[in-house]
Amino acid sequence: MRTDVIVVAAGRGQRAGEGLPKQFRTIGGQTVLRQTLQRFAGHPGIRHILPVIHPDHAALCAESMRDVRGIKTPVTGGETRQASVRAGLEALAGDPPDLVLIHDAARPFVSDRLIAEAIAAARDHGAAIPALKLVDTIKALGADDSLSTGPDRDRLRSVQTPQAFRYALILHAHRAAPVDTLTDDAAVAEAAGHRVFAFAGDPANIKLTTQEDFVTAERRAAADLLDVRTATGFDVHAFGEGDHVVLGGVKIPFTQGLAGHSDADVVLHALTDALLGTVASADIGSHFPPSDPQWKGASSDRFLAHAAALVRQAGGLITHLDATVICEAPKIGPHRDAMRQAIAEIVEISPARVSVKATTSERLGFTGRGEGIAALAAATVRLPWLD
Ligand SMILES: Nc1ccn([C@@H]2O[C@H](COP(=O)(O)OP(=O)(O)OP(=O)(O)O)[C@@H](O)[C@H]2O)c(=O)n1
Ligand SMILES: C[C@](O)(CO)[C@H](O)COP(=O)(O)O
Repeated sequence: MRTDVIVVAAGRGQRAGEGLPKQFRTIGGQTVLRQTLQRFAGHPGIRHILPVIHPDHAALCAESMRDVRGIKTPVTGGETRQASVRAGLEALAGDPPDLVLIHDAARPFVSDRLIAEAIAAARDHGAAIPALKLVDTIKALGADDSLSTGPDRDRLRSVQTPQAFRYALILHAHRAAPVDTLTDDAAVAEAAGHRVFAFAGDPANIKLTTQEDFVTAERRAAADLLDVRTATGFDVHAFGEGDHVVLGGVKIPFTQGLAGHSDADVVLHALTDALLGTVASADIGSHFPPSDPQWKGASSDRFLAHAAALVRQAGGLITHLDATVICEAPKIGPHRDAMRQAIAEIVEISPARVSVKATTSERLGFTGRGEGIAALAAATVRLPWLD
């Protein structure tokens, strides 16, 4: 069944305190919204992901959506969560899904298990939400601030998102809602006369609401991105005709050029292979075959940017890139910082995370004889542990 997810991200996050709305704050080096979107993008049961945002945050949202699979153009939300969900539902009407999940951007720890159960429960029941048993004794607060014994906790549940529905059911329920201040979509479905069923929630699927939640989330995000991978790359190009070489994205005047199908930037090629290695995605030749005329003379920025995008699509963070250039000439030192800057811009990380080194081979071998330039590279990334 076609299943789309609406991620509501149009709130102001006032309870979380100063600064950016909470969905655009970072935890573990990535925005909360991006982490939430990635959770759904990585799930095979999801067709499209529709973010609902405040128009002031279009640029922030674009940044968080970059390279996320299956994303639709965001729509503008409303004054309340309910109004934002309604805007999302209406936006899906042109190409309606069979099922829709509705999820808070502020819940970045939603698991594959929860997404799968939400889809199955919506298919089976039409309206279903994740619910947790309460672990504490519940008391009711009186007008004079005294406490009295509250309702039987065995009959109570705290509920989460993703809340899951047949699309037509929840769209009509939202259209018929008597008020627009209901705090979840189960309440909207209930108001329209539907029975809403529960499936097991997940205590780890917290909604980031207060500053304390961010402290917990930071610890959790660090633990989630624990698949640290390093991979290497190597490339060689022979000298040929020309008056410059391109190394690390920088044009360096020289007495010869480098021969190759593209611009023969050995440094970017070695870095591309290193990044592809971290996500086990073959090598530069498989992605950009030298036999393909479209890559003739191509700037190698494109190859490296593509590899970086594949890492991001896998939910990864590029934490370090290291390249060593092996040649007798030209001198690399004077261009080192420009190369670091160029590489950082292509991969979209800080130059502080990019290292460029150079060595000669003591006049030994093909580099020593001045026949060409070689480059070695290593890339380190942090990925979610998915096995
Ligand atoms: N008008 C609104 C209000 C809330 N939300 C979204 O609904 C989710 C759950 O709401 P909540 O945690 O209450 O977020 P905020 O309204 O942003 O927080 P606060 O009440 O602290 O301002 C969040 O992902 C939030 O961005 C929304 O899309 N549109
Ligand atoms: C939808 C929800 O996340 C379920 O727990 C919640 O109701 C929305 O957050 P709010 O803080 O109650 O607005």
